[in-house]
Amino acid sequence: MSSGFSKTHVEHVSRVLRTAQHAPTLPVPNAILDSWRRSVQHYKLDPGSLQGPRVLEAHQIHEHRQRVDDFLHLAGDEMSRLHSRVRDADYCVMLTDTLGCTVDYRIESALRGEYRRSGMDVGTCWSEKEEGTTAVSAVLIDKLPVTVHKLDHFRAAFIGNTCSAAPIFSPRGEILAVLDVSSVRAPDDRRSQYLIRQMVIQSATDLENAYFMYSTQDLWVLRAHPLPGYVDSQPQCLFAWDRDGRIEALNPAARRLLLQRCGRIPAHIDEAFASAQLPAAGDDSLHYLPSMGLHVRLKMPRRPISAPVVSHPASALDPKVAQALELAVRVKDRGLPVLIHGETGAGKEHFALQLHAASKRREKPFVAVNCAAIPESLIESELFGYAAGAFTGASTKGMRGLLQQADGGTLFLDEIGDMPLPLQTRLLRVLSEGEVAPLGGARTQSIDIQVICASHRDIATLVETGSFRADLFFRLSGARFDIPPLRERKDKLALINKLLGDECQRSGERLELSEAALEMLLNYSWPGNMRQLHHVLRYACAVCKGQVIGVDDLPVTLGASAPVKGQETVSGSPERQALIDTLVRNRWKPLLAAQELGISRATLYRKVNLHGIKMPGKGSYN
Ligand SMILES: Nc1ncnc2c1ncn2[C@@H]1O[C@H](COP(=O)(O)OP(=O)(O)OP(=O)(O)O)[C@@H](O)[C@H]1O
Repeated sequence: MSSGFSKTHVEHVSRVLRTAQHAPTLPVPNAILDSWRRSVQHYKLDPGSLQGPRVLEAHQIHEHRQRVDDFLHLAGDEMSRLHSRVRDADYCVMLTDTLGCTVDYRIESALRGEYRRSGMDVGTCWSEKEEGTTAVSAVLIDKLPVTVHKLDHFRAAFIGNTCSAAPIFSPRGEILAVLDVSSVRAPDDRRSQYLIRQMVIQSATDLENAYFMYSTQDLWVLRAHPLPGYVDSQPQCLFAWDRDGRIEALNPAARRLLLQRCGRIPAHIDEAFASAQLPAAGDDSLHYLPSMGLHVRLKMPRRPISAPVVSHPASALDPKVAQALELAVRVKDRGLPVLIHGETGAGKEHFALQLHAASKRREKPFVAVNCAAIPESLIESELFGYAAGAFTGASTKGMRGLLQQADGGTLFLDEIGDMPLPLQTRLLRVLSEGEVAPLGGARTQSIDIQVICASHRDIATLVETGSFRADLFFRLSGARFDIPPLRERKDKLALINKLLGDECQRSGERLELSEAALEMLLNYSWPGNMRQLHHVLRYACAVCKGQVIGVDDLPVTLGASAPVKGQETVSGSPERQALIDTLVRNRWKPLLAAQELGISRATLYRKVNLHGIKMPGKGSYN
């Protein structure tokens, strides 16, 4: 942004503030005008300033992330889903805490540099006190969704940005986080943001509800919606109470409804539903409450089930996997590193966990690090930790890195192929010398770790192309094990039963599969592997109204594309055929197809390339 723009913006802000009282129409919404006034009068900020936002140092980002750890864990998937919908229009997704600090974000890597210069990065801080009017600061103050479009920003540094943001409330009604979608390339017309804003609001609500269900597992929960079809998948109101009937949690819509009906938030659930007949304990069928115009379903508190619905005998394991596991334990117990290879979602981390649990180090820590999921700027401090007082403002205690946390036990490095080259050098040193030096620390500490690495990519190929160090590759690959894709596993039935049992235990329900539904699951080709199976079963449990999951409770597309058992497809590869089927069904839209398969868009591209699938109008897909 040049100083010419800055001067024009100062004049614009001054003119609007000066004439606002008498102007028939305002060029900015009222809430923005109020924020501009506070920026000038309370915080004495300069609208002409071209300085970017304050950015936290790595250890501070880590501390901010730790405070919302539970929530971050849950938010990751939804952020990726939202990003997959807006990335083609050059938007990034940011999540901030209640201080306005960006604790997580998603961005196309090609845009990273340009967006970072405009302040969109992990660690950036967006309080009104420091940055004036921004979407995040406006949400934190007004507690409402907002779009802050270009010239709405108070400081000239941000007038190229367009940001839509929405609050996420905790089950107790306080703001928990802010979800934001931003771009520096948005069209000038404000109306271009209507849809984006709706998408942010929907994602924020979905996250709010997911966190609600996660944190109320030990309570009674009533899900409600005016339309019966939405009660389970997108409830409008959520009410939760303890065994004495004390209301413990409400989502914003439930809070508004009770305030409207009772004039206050009642302490007891009977008071809240005075004239309405709540379902009886244990009755989880759908009910209609005419006095409230709501369809509802009651969910019981989670309770331990004495035995899983179907047990999973060890003998049911696929012989190839069982053999690999047995061998891997022997290799690991000899102190050799293990490298696991397998398609996305095939169960590499699961295998690593089983390996650790069967090894001599089973009593020691198992620390898993996904090198692809941690932002590049954080990965170094996450792995190596930092020394006390290492940076200005660093915590006086310092922070133990994941390498130190794994001392004596096993360190699982997932997606090792994504580790940046400089960090590969540091890791190699740690593994060769058995010592780790925290960032900013003068002294090294000796550590004793066994490493298990995993990748869906062939690391040997990465070595050939120069993106992975050959010496690190040799040090990490004591022995390589391949996890077969789900479609090739012989223990599909046992796995389906095991995952269904786990899902039932989690929700306190008892469900079983009809013969036809089971047949369909067994015959499907599972391009998204175990993770996709997981998603499909979770979906089926959510939509199933009785106790038996039928074909109609499975995602529609599963039946449409399931190849017949044992039948080789035209191309010879069931995965290739399943990919084509899914793409055709989704009109060759990669985003939609990836969502249906429960895999990322990048993974879909990789698979499409791998199988040499040609996209209509695009020739070979790159
Ligand atoms: N043998 C198994 N039994 C039960 N659940 C499993 C098994 N294998 C994998 N899963 C489940 O499937 C999902 C995906 O597994 P996991 O994360 O281990 O796959 P991955 O290959 O490491 O995935 P990615 O390629 O994304 O890193 C997880 O929810 C995991 O718990």
